[in-house]
Amino acid sequence: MPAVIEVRNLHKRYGPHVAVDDVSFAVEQGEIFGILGPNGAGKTTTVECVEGLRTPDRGEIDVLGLDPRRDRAELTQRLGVQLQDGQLPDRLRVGEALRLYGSFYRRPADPAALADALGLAGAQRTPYAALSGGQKQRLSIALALIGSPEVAVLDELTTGLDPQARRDTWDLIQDVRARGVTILLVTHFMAEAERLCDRVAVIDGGRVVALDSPAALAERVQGGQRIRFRPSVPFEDALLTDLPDVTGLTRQGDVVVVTGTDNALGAVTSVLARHDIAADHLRVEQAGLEDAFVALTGGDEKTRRRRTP
Ligand SMILES: Nc1ncnc2c1ncn2[C@@H]1O[C@H](COP(=O)(O)OP(=O)(O)OP(=O)(O)O)[C@@H](O)[C@H]1O
Repeated sequence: MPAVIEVRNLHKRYGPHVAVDDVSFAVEQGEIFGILGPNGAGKTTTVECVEGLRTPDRGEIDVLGLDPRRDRAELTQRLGVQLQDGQLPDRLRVGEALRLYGSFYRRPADPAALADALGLAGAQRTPYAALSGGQKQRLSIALALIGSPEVAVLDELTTGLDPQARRDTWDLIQDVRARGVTILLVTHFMAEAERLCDRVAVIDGGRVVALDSPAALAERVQGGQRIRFRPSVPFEDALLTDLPDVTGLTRQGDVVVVTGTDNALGAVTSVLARHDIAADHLRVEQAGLEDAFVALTGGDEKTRRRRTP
């Protein structure tokens, strides 16, 4: 499949500060491609170079066969970008905003149909300032799509939304992709990347530290399962660590935590049963992208905030 976005060896510094330090990735047609990383990782700088808003110091970027800086006018017609909060006048009504932005494009989408698809049909006459957080977010997505783009760049899509609005937005993005739009999604929510993205580039300190499907990233870092239980009688670690499906065992007080493949649970419970050991308070957790993210970047956002006062 042809690459719709190709970034090769991108470098960008602000004065002495290196924001992007050799980033490369390619996004295929029809993909939802995630850029995931902690605060300050270089995500926004990277996508702003893709959009042609910033000039790279080094490296090449190709979007739909165009050079984002040289062919910016043409790219603007074919690449949808989400507006950030505060970029619209308070008194502009939803319907007016859609028609105004539509007028900038050669092939605008039908504003009424788009408003309908985004659950804004009833808010067409509502001024921007009177919209709820979720409605503002949906309008910013609508404006990214009003030019019928082939590629949409969505940055911090669901920040500030409540869980229901977040899930609705995720469904919406899947519908957008189903209509053939390739999506580059910047996020620092692991759950969002896991739910939406076909592939994810994990960026940390201006570098791509991993690039894979969410499931493959999770699997690479951890076994598939984490099993916790309180054994009814003491036992040697080797009883379980000798099992091929077990990759690790730690003890937290009298609780045993075993990590392993997706088959670990069956193997562990049958060995325990054979040795007449009951596993009390047994809990099984699936290793997810969160584990992968923490392991790859050396900490999630909260840990980092604690580390850097
Ligand atoms: N215009 C600028 N001038 C100077 N430094 C900047 C500028 N823009 C970003 N930076 C710095 O470059 C680094 C990367 O920033 P960037 O916004 O690309 O990261 P990010 O991953 O998008 O972070 P966040 O999740 O917080 O938005 C950060 O250390 C940031 O402080």
